[in-house]
Amino acid sequence: MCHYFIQAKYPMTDNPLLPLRDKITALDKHLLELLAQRRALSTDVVNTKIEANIPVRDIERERILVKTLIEQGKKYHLDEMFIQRLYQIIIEDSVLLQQRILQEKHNQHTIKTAKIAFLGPKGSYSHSAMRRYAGRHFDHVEESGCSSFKDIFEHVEKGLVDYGILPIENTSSGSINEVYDLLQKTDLHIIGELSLPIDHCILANKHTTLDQIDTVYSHPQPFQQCTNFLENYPHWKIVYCDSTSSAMEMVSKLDKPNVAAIGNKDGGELYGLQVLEHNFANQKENITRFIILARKAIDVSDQVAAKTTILMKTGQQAGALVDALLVLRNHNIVMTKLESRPIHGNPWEEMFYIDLQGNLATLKMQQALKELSSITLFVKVLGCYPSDSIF
Ligand SMILES: C=C(O[C@@H]1C=C(C(=O)O)C=C[C@H]1O)C(=O)O
Repeated sequence: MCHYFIQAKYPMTDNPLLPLRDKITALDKHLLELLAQRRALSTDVVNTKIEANIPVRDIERERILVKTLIEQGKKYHLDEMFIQRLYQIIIEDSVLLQQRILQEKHNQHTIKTAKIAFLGPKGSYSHSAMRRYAGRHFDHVEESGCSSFKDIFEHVEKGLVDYGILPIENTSSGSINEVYDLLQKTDLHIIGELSLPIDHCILANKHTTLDQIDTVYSHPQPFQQCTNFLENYPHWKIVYCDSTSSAMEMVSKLDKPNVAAIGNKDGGELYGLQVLEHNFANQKENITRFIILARKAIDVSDQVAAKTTILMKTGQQAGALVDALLVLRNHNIVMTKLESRPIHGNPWEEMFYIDLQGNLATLKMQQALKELSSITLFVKVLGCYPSDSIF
């Protein structure tokens, strides 16, 4: 509003904000140059770490650095939380950059262009996750939108793309069972993970108001994540689509005032839709964790925090799962997730998916897996990959 007022009142050259904005623009350019210099230093740091075999992460150094900056910031009346948040992003970028460089050296390859399959078309959450992952790992990406999770698996399996990205769990709706079930049958490997904050929006055509809506389109997942909010609109007809972006595409094409889609803001812009409501998932912190699949497993450097995901089938005798978990405890291996899924064709039998903290190549992980194999019916490693949870 203010923007229009100024423009209407003053001709462009007389705008009293201009000199101040010029100064801010110049400062921001300088800030960018400093950030680029900091990044270049992170590259030097990781090269030194590679030579000296030092872990990428140094939590104590980070703690002292941020504490000192908060103290120094007080002199300039900079808010503590502001500095904390800002440096969380800066340090995360530095750590992920170092991990990428280290992993490329460790696996002796640099991938410039990667073909990645995601649940599309463009504008879906998977598309955002894919772009974020690609931005961190590759110079260029060829995007391949698929119409189902199964289609993504097949694209990677057939070699049509290098990687596939899939959602695996969400803080509001829990595990994405279809993806777990597809993992049971594949020979693909998990080579990475990525957590993406999800802000669901009600997206509608221009001039639509909330009270005009009677039909809402989206992928089943957002509906599951927003049940509390949807209870306020019991008259809405819910229509499932292949993806949030195909839902937006549909609403845009229909161009009617009674329809809306649930999806993300950027996707909405792509399809010319406006945001009527947002941030209404059951959990305030609505985060989806994605996994990245490839035909070939990767090696994770011991200088990087790693996660290992296994698939395990126990017998039906009493205490079978407890015995398996005791093996992990005895080897001091932390389990970050345990998920059970039925086995197709074998009613009442369960398959367990387990996320473990640690590198597959370590002796303790190898020994634990060997022991697990001897007391269970089946153990398969789905992948070992750098952990994405920096903070
Ligand atoms: C840059 C370094 O690597 C990591 C990143 C840090 C940073 O960006 O400030 C600090 C400590 C490390 O976790 C370092 O070790 O100094």
